[in-house]
Amino acid sequence: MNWFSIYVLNDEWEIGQANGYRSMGKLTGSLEWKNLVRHAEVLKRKHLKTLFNADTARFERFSLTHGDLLIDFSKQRIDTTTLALLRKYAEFSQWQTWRDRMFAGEAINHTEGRAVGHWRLRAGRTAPDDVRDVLGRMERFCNQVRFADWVGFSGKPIRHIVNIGIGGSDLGPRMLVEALKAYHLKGVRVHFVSNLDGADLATTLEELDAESTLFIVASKTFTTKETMTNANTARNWLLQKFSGEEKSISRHFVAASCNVQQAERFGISTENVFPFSDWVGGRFSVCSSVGLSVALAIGFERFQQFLGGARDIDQHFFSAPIESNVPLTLALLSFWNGSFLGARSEAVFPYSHSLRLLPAYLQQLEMESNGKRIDRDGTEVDYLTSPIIWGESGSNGQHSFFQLLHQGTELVSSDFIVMAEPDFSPPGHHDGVLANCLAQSSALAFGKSSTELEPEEIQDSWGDYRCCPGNQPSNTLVLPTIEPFTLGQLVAIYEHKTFCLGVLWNLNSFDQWGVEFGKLLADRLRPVISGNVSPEMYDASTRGIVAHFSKLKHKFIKK
Ligand SMILES: O=P(O)(O)OC[C@H]1O[C@](O)(CO)[C@@H](O)[C@@H]1O
Repeated sequence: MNWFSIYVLNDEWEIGQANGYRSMGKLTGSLEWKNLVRHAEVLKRKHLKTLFNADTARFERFSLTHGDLLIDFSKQRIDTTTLALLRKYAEFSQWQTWRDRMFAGEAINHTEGRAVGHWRLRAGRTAPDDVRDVLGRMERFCNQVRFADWVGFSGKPIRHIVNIGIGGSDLGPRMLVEALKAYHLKGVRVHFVSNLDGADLATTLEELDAESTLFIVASKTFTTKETMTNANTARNWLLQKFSGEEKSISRHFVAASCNVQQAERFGISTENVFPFSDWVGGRFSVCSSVGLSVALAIGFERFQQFLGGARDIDQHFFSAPIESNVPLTLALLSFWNGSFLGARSEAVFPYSHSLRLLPAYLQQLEMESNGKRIDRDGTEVDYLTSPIIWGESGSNGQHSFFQLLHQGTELVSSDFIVMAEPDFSPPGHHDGVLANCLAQSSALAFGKSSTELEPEEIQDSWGDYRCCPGNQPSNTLVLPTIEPFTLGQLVAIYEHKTFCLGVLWNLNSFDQWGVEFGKLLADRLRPVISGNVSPEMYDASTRGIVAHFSKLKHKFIKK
């Protein structure tokens, strides 16, 4: 049997799945889980409208504050018993022990034998020496670029920064650079290139002048195909502009990576590599040197404020009791919606244009972490794990997919994220943003029954079409405004929420073997696509598509 049949066409494996060989696991068989199942049957029959009518203190009971942050979860389909049962389950899952093990530096990423230390990156004075050393180097570097002490090979100041990376080496810094536009330093523009499709790099390079461009190759491993292909093409582009002068590389390329040797092999000198340790997971790496593009965009001082916000939440997460612990509470609500109420997806709606890339960032953070089926004990789970995370900025989403939320058949829990004060303030916009955000979460929660139709709405016979069932749960997170500190808080809240969810589902949130499998297949298929290896060992679909590619290629060449 070759590798292909093992991975793709193993019939026995398929039959095993179909027959449902999974036994009732230690989680679903527990009293704590069963109590939640029973309780969910009661809550499924209750409408949010009823829950609100029955309890005038619902907002006070089901909201948390942390500093200026407000987390309102009163529009979740819960009551006090739900929270009590969820907290009992959290204790059963030993969330505190796992949290303490993470903070003690234990190798809780057991399949890779690694500790989980992204929180150390923002530990301030108590951070490890190597972390503080790299931060010090980043600070010097940012100031050199900013004040033109660092110049390009021909002596021109740096005006364009291009972050080349993908996944965690792209989504976090890209989201933050976009979100913090109000804080960008004058005179420098930051670009992001991630896609293997050459259109991404080519269209970015079109805008740039090599003499004033600095590339950051951001890659934990420094082996990721997309990143290395883009970095090599950018390197060739630069060399062409400098007539093949290799010395130009060290003035125009720096790296953020764990793999210093590989970066050196690429031509980046050691002093231009900003390293981090392998206990930082890719999707948890925005507080490492992977955030260099952010620091260059907003200045190092503000980058420190961002780290300070994340540190503030680390301290809260580490010390707050179960009742007031924000990341744990968000995780418990997500766990409740997915595992007990049957919500298969969770939407994120930042009512902020600047934060529009947050859903994409959270998609990787949550789905790559908890999109798993084998638990920490090596057993296949008998419950649903990570929901599908998706979203879009409000109010844009209202005019595309919100219809499905209001009147469709899917149960979806949403996170509305909104700022009390705007980051940009042309008059007459922000009150509308706040009103829309609140209107949507209310409409989703309470809906509109036939008795609530306006008189003019019952004139015709379309009343049923106008009714909205409501009962769609949501959280609303209110931030004072978009600034580095609050974004640091937001990032850390979701990081720890993700970690807690992994604990509740008994998963290791820090590996990603599924993604590795996809990479392996792509590598093996490459020579087939180039025509150097026959596709004969592949399935009929792959063979058929490869044949069609080559037919079209020839047609295109003929033209
Ligand atoms: O930073 P690297 O090593 O280039 O990896 C990029 C991304 O690839 C993954 O390994 C898989 O998508 C992510 O976890 C990671 O963020």
